[in-house]
Amino acid sequence: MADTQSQALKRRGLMFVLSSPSGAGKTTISRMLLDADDSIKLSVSCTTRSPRPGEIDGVHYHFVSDADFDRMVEEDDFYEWAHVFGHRYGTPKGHIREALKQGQDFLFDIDWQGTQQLYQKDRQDVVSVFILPPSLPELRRRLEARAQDSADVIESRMDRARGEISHWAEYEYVVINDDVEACFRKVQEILHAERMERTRQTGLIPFVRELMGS
Ligand SMILES: Nc1ncnc2c1ncn2[C@@H]1O[C@H](COP(=O)(O)OP(=O)(O)OP(=O)(O)O)[C@@H](O)[C@H]1O
Ligand SMILES: Nc1nc2c(ncn2[C@@H]2O[C@H](COP(=O)(O)O)[C@@H](O)[C@H]2O)c(=O)[nH]1
Repeated sequence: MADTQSQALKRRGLMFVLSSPSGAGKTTISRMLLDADDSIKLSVSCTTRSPRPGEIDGVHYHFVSDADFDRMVEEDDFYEWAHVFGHRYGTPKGHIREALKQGQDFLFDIDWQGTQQLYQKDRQDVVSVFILPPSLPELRRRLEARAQDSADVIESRMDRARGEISHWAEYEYVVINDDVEACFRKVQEILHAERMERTRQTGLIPFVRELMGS
């Protein structure tokens, strides 16, 4: 049977934000979500840091120079941006606002500073999820097992982990990433439920009017 709700009713897109201390698993969960769901697109950030092995320019990040980042800031090209771990990261504006109106959902893998800026600009469109590691020793183990950062970088990310975690209560949802499959399913359930939130379903008023025969 046709699903009237998904086929006939328009809805506004949402800005689905995943944050966590570095190494807790938000990139892993983001990739699982993007693979499982064609209706959500990754907001590809700009960063001044160098690519890690396997990272592709334009897919995982837009890798830009400091001068390019400066120019984009001057030209007000960012939705939000922040200094993170000694580099700058920012969400290019692109066509996000227009696409949200058309019902496109976006996934943001950004830190707490970026989340605060999205709250200030478009609070009603943001759904925020904070991912916690099961423990700090496990967080370190994951950063080391990822084997993509130098020992110094891992140390500095561990030093900042408590500071990052201290922002957990600024998020609407909090999920502990112990088992990756279980964590992914929880995050997916949050996304599915938030898509049905009443105020996002812009087609409901005409639908209910017609349903009631007025
Ligand atoms: N539940 C889990 N159990 C064990 N390992 C995991 C789990 N979730 C993710 N990992 C692994 O931990 C490492 C860090 O994960 P990931 O790169 O997704 O973290 P991140 O939060 O995106 O970090 P960053 O902010 O630095 O990008 C990866 O090697 C990933 O495969
Ligand atoms: N405020 C923003 N934070 C961002 C953005 N893109 C990524 N990030 C965050 O930076 C750290 C480090 O990322 P890494 O890829 O170097 O490990 C992590 O917390 C990301 O979520 C952004 O556009 N804005």
